[in-house]
Amino acid sequence: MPELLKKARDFQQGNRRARESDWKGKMGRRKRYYEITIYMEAIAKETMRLHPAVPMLVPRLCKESCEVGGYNIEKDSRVVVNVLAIGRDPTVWENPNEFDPGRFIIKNMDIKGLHNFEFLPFGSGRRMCPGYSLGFQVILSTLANLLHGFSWKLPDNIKNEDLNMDEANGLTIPRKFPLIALATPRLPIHVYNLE
Ligand code: HEM
Repeated sequence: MPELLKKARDFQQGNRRARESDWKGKMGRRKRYYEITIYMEAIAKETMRLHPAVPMLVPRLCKESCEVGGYNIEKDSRVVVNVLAIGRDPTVWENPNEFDPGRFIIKNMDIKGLHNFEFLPFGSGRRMCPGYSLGFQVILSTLANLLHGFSWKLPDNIKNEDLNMDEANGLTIPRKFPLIALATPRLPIHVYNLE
């Protein structure tokens, strides 16, 4: 019997020893990779909960009269969904103004706007963001590269608690005050040579 097939059969039959010696090393590395990925995703989600890029989504026109949260909404009303307020709603989120990525590890919430209506960074329904998957992956890879390549700190005259995270108004919300952070390379210098 070819070696691989034997391993597969051992694996399937629950042969613990064969499984452990063959897979332990690989799974250890993979597990660590998954842990880091899951935490990075949690950081990205928590950032989008507190600071959604599109705070009011795209306006909708109500197709039929309905009642939402005790309010009557007439047919043909224009409706805006305030995801910024939903993301900070104290009846839904514990300590809503606190930046705590751990909440997305304790409770897995997806970004697809299908199940978790308390968290809609890419909207929901037929007009939700078609680029949500690409957008989310770009956030993750950008963040990963910035953390891998540099150590970050605030300038000495700004303390963590003084960092102003206020937003400006707009269809999309930029920071009200620019972020000033000091980046120190943490990899061998030739890695940064772009020529
Ligand atoms: C992190 C990145 C992104 C965020 C946070 C984001 C967020 C959003 C949000 C909240 C909406 C409104 C959805 C709604 O009203 O239900 C939207 C719409 C849209 N997004 Fe994105 N987006 C991102 C990246 C992208 C990318 C990469 C693309 C294209 C490749 C894209 C294309 C669009 C388009 C075409 C719409 C309008 C959809 C429609 O009205 O039918 N977005 N986006």
